[in-house]
Amino acid sequence: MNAWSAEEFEAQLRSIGEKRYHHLHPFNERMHAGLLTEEEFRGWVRNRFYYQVNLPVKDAFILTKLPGREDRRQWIQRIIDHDGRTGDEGGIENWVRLGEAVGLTRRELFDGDSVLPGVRFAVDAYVDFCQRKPWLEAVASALTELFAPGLLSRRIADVQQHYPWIAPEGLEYFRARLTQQPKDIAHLLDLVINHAESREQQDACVRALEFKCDVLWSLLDSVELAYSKKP
Ligand SMILES: O=C(O)c1cc(C(=O)O)c2c(n1)C(=O)C(=O)c1cc(C(=O)O)[nH]c1-2
Repeated sequence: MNAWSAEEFEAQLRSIGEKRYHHLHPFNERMHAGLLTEEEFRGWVRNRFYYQVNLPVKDAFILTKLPGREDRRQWIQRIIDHDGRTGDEGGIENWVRLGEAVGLTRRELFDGDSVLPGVRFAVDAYVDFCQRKPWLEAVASALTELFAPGLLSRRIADVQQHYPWIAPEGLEYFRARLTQQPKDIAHLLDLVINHAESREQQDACVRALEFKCDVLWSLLDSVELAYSKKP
């Protein structure tokens, strides 16, 4: 089979988000409609924290495989964005602020034992994928970030509107990501579109992105099952 053109390949990748990204998950839709209880919101924040702390870990695995120095220099910034530096504490610390704003302690957030089994399973599968797969597929799996900015801006507005018990400082994580994400997205697209030359490689990238959508979807399935009371 012939390789897709760059435009067609990008369109194929983007179409996955319209069908499978976690903005469509019922738990996420209830969050935006203002229907989550405090317990459900806390459950989401606590379990998503396990995803957050693992982002720099999977990015470190990918870093070891990137072939070029210039790409490694850019990729390192992703790890710093989450792990932070002295004086600029980074995304994980911002997520701790969100946790505190919803009534969780730092200790509860870092207590790995309280993570739901399904969340651990999904996030560990993502880290394992990035460790095992060729760098192109591991990078492609991060392309869910393409679909995040629209969701993040909606989340900031809707959480402020519907959950006044959450202090606005708690949402700093999402505001910071909106500034950081455009450069991440440009780099991801550059790496994937320009290096997937054959149709086989392009198909593998599409499958990697589908897999990652499943990771995010499963995370919300688990949170919903554990925290949402059935009528
Ligand atoms: O809040 C969200 O909905 C959301 C989703 C995603 C994503 O699509 O994986 C990421 C983020 N946020 C995010 O903040 C972030 O730093 C991030 C990194 C990655 C990744 O896979 O490398 N995804 C995401």
